[in-house]
Amino acid sequence: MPMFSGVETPNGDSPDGPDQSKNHPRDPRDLPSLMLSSCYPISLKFIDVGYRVKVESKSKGSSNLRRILGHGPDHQESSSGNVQERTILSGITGMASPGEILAVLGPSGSGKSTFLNALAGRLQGQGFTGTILANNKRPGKQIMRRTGFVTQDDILYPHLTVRETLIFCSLLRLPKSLSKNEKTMVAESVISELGLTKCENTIIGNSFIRGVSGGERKRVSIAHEMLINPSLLILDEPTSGLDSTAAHRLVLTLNSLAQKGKTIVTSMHQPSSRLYQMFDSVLVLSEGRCLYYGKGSEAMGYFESVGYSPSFPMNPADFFLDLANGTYGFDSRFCLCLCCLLCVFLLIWSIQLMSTTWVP
Ligand SMILES: Nc1ncnc2c1ncn2[C@@H]1O[C@H](COP(=O)(O)OP(=O)(O)OP(=O)(O)O)[C@@H](O)[C@H]1O
Repeated sequence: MPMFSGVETPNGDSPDGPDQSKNHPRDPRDLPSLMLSSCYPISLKFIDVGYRVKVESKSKGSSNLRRILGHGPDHQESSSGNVQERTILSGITGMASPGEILAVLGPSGSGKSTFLNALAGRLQGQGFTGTILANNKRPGKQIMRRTGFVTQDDILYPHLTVRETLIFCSLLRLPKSLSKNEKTMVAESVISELGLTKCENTIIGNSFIRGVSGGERKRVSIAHEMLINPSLLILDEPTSGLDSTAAHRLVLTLNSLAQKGKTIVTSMHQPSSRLYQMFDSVLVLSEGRCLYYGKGSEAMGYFESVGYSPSFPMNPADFFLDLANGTYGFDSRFCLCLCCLLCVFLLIWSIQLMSTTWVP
């Protein structure tokens, strides 16, 4: 079995050849730094990605209530409903490169999480269309093993400390070829890499038990995925619920991971302008369609070139949200309508006044 050195090729071989580890036993002290610094670069391409689901629309609104109350069998309800297809994603094309952060932006319900699931190969079934390529090939098991996915709702044991969580996880997730000591060292190294040393002995906690802060909790979730030294790290809204300083610190961490050659794809609901300028590429979604894909620094220029620009300097991410929500120019249009109405009202009122006061 090939050793898990963090420098494996996607075929599972060490670049030096599979037998090198036998000839040159590794120094365990080198292992964590080797695991975290070395990375097999993954270029991710997504071409014309689409996703459709079948939604059953029920003609009788009370059917659920009737089922709960036990009136009428289930098959009657399904026969009364008709199945409709709903497009969640459509025609999304772009790429994410090693050493870069691709930010997926868009309002709530625009399809960010669905898109990230598609990238991570988690969307199964007939509804998925399009092509996902990792280094110009369809992602195989090795690429999947090198992909870390940080979900929106992190699931962690509330009673374990940060250190216990990560050691427990590293014992479970790292290959058998590593000793218990080595796995612990990897966990310790990830703790320091993600700035969790200060809180390593604090319990995770939950809404009933006080534990680490929201930002630290997110870091633990990222650390959880960092244990396998992923080349591709996908994060679903990692900054949700964080204040702007904590969010900034977290994106700085992502930035430093990207600089080590990892490919980072992250969705974000409403990043501040400080965060926005740290994104290399941006994909703006609106109702499952791509409004913009390209360099973050060129997005405003693009929208200006097609006739959309904010009336005053504003955070690009806020502007894109306005565009995606269809509220762009709402204020000025609303004011114009109000002025017109006021003029018409004044005109009618003055005509009426003239007709009542005019005596021939
Ligand atoms: N399997 C499914 N069946 C029906 N509708 C779905 C399914 N998956 C996603 N949707 C719908 O697709 C839309 C996009 O969902 P998604 O979770 O990707 O949005 P999002 O941009 O991540 O939103 P948020 O920022 O609130 O997390 C939503 O309206 C959701 O209800």
